Amino acid sequence: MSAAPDGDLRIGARELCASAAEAVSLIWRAASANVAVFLLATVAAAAAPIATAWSTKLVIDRLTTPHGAVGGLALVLITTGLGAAALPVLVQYLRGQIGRSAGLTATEQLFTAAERQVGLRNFENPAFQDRLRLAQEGVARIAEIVDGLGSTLGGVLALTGFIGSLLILSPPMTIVVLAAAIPALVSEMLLSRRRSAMEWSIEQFYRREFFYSQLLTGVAAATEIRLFGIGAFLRSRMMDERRSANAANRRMDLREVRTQGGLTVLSATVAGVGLWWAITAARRGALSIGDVSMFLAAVIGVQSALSTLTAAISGGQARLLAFTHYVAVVRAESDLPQARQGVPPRLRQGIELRDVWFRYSDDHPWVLRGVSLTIPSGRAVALVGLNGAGKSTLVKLLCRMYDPTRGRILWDGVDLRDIPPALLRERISAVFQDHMNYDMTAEENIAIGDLTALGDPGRLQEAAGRAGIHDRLTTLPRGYATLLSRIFVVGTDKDDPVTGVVLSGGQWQRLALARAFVRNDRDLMILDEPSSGLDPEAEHEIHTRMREHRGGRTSLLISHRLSAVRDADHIAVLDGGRITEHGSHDALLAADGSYARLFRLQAAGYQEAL
Ligand SMILES: Nc1ncnc2c1ncn2[C@@H]1O[C@H](COP(=O)(O)OP(=O)(O)OP(=O)(O)O)[C@@H](O)[C@H]1O
Repeated sequence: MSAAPDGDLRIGARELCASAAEAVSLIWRAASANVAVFLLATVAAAAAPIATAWSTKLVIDRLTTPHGAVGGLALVLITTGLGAAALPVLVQYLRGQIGRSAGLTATEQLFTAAERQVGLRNFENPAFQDRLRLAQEGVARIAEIVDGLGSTLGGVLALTGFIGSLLILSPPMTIVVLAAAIPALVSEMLLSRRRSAMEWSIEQFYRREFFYSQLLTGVAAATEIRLFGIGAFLRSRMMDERRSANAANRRMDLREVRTQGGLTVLSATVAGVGLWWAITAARRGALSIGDVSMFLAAVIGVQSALSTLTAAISGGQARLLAFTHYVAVVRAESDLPQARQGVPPRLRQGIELRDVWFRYSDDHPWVLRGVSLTIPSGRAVALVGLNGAGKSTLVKLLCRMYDPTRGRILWDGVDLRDIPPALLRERISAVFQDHMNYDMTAEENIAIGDLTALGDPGRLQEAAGRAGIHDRLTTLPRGYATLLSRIFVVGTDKDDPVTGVVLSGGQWQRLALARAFVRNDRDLMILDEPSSGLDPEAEHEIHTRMREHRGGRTSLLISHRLSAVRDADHIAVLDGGRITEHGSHDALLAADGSYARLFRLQAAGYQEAL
């Protein structure tokens, strides 16, 4: 089963069966005791109306017979009536309990499976994103699968009981009632398959709508949206997405209304004919009054059981179709091939890129075109180049977010493909150009770099001190425990109304640096534009500290500010996906190539400003 759909929206019978098996096993594992009681209660709830119908018939027959004793039967009638009323309430309660337990287990499995996608390729695939969202919906609807299973079981039992009763009274009528039900079942199942395919095809509309709604209601884009006055523009785009989804839903609803309307007329006709037959038979004396009551209960019972069963099977199929997305994600292979070896304990020789070619997919152009570069152990290498040259892409390859399309990256001679990504990443610390600002406390924001530091204020403070953010953090209302967010309330204590704090862009960048510094003893330190948001004084200070921190460590530094990289041991210039120049700062200036030109350009800018 492929995790990333290839545009074919049909789901085969095998996938559906696998989905059903997975659902049943998941529900059983999550709540086996409750499921057992649920099944018993469902059987009893299905039997109660049949017992009630038979007791009613017998009571009526005795009442119409002189001296017929009805005391015991009346008691049975009351008991079955009570059961018929009370059992569905118990079934409903158990269904809720089972649904919640199964939902919890399924959610955990789904997010564990999402984490198994150790690279970025699937996450950047729109079809996989559609799958993920539908899988979450499938998980949210797992209680309905429990419901569907209960309804199917109850429907089968009720149907068997009532058909048995009907057969005793009129075999031809039984055949007519059943024949009317078959087209209903088939057309409902076809409709549910069609709806499922439609839901998958419109998922893209919902995801885009969600994207616009997040922009319009989130804080991240609020300033730009207001300044540029694009609220109405975004809202209209969001509404267009919803309209497209609504139009597809409307077409599907109309199709369902037409089919279901026809089926309702058919079942009403069958019930009418049955009633006419029973009344005329009673007139002729062929049926007793109790028989007529039983016949009516049986026809209504069969029809209601059939419609419950039809709805349960077609609805169950629809839910299982939704659940196939969950199964596909849970069973999806990792987007990176399994590694065969472990990572060497410490980097001794260095990291070597050997003729590395990379493109994001076959439809994308080459980003790296035969890059060969060595980052020797204990040395600082800098990578410079214009926007879009491929620097951040190279960083992602070093962290094995993707594998090279061609060529190899060697860690002390071992191909990165042979190293499990989690072990490799254990050996790397990094500040990314697009680092995250987490709506968590200051200490959590730093400790994310190494969770073992979470209960160790000394380590957190040392990292913050190196990144030049310690003093600011101590002035926050709750120090390091202050929430760095305005979107959540801090605590529930009304007497202590401490709100979260928002940091400036440069302060967030220092926090990202602290996150990298707390990951202290790693083999490779990657700094991708670590100081772009800092003021000149702070940048100078940070670079001095980073130089100290880098001392003797293997590091890769990327920066557009060439003054920041000049003291690197080795500088490589990336241009159009190729290394076009490399050497020390002095050697590159002497070579008078593009590095020298860019360096002079930046230096001239500062000179002019003086
Ligand atoms: N996830 C992606 N999917 C497809 N193309 C991508 C992706 N990320 C980057 N690219 C493309 O790869 C090329 C290199 O991007 P990259 O981010 O590596 O450049 P960079 O040198 O870091 O640029 P900058 O200096 O602007 O940060 C760009 O043309 C970009 O459009």
